Amino acid sequence: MDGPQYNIENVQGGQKLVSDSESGSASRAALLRVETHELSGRSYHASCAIPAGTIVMEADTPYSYTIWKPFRNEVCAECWRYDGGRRSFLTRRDDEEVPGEPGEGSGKEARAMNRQDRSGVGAGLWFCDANCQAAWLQREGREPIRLLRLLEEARRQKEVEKDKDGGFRLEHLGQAELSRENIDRAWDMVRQKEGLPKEVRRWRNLQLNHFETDMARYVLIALIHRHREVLVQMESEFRQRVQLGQENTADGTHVAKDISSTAQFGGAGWEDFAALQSNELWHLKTYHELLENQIRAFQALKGRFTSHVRPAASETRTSVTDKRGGAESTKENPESRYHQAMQTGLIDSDDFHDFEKTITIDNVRKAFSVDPGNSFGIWEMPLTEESELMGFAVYPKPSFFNHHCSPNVTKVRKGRSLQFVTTRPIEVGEELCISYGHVEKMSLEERQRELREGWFFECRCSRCVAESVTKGQ
Ligand SMILES: C[S@@+](CC[C@H](N)C(=O)[O-])C[C@H]1O[C@@H](n2cnc3c(N)ncnc32)[C@H](O)[C@@H]1O
Repeated sequence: MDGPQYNIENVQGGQKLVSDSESGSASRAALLRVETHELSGRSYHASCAIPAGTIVMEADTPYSYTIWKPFRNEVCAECWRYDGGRRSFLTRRDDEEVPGEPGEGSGKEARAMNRQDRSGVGAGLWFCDANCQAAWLQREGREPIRLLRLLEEARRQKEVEKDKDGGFRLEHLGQAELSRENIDRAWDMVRQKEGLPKEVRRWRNLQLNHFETDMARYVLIALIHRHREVLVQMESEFRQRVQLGQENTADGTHVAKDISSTAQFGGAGWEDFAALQSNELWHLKTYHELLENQIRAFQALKGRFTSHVRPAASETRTSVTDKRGGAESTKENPESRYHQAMQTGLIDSDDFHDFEKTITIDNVRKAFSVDPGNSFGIWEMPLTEESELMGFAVYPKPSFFNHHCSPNVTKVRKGRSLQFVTTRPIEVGEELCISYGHVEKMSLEERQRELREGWFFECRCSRCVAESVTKGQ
């Protein structure tokens, strides 16, 4: 018999296929292969017959995600538990009560913490308990907490009219029609300013509305993950040079301390994330103001995390007149935000060497463009008609499941992991599809409209095609 042999193990609520020679996700990956079709792009097909109730894919964590602000202090940042808006089960915040790095970090860390407590700006992470907090820190490291805090400072406290803050405005394009050329033109305008330190300095003070900040958090997490890959690569190249005697180990301090040897999230790296289908044009044509939101989010990220853009001398230094000689000199102004950030280690940290280089227009635009067609809603569980939508997450591997109006695979969220389970026996070669929305009970017209407006595509699943033929459309 051709192909791998599989045993079927019973798992809770279904069955799991395990090959003789492999186990876990490796064997699951062997169940599916990607095929590309002219009208619906890439999608998963069965490599062998698969029984009903089989977990065909599992992604333990997203590549990036955001929890909307109203839910931020009601949802555990690790297991995404939500208790109808009650907060009493959330006992830990950010990295509070976690000791600093042995020997070096604790004093600095404690000072940073104190300052944060005083300013009241946290990273926006709440955890059920020390276990959830430890799991988050184990996977993400500590640096993201500092970066999220710094980004949170950009969150506008109250809605104000947009003034001359240097942020992009849709009016800068001069016309309402959004075409590919105009979107490129808008980003080109920003690209030109990006090269001017004075402009980027202005972006440091840009205030974002809640939606922009939440979207910037999604982009920031993706970029942090991207940057970790760069650091892991640097680390590996450095080790190779040490082995070849071309480098002294003492010089290796430029590589982040808290990164693990892998930068995969849910089995995916930046390449998988960036290879997802872009829906930028359709999305922005539908919601014009999103272009303004996206560019402002980029500007705030660039401004806040560009360490080489020193603030103007007047911002950090205060003039002091020497009483004896009358000569004027300057000294560091301890009240400046920049000075304080340096003191607390919030920016220019060697731990996350050159992070600003990852904040490029291309990377940020890519992250925004894959969101609309590929993200999974983070719904309150158990899922009912009343469930709250608490945020969204992008899991690159499961993103190759196409939609079907009578799906053969269902999605189950367990904490931050997603499982994909067959709902009926699947034949060799058959396409495996999920349902993107709750459209199964709708008419052909309603389903088509829902998918066009909410998901930006014309559904061509076999059910829609068959019903269209019957109706003579
Ligand atoms: C999450 S992605 C799925 C993977 C995608 N096919 C790809 O190549 O990256 C969603 C996109 O796949 C396509 N797609 C998914 N289901 C479809 C369907 N039933 N009919 C037509 N296109 C579909 C649409 O372009 C949609 O925007």
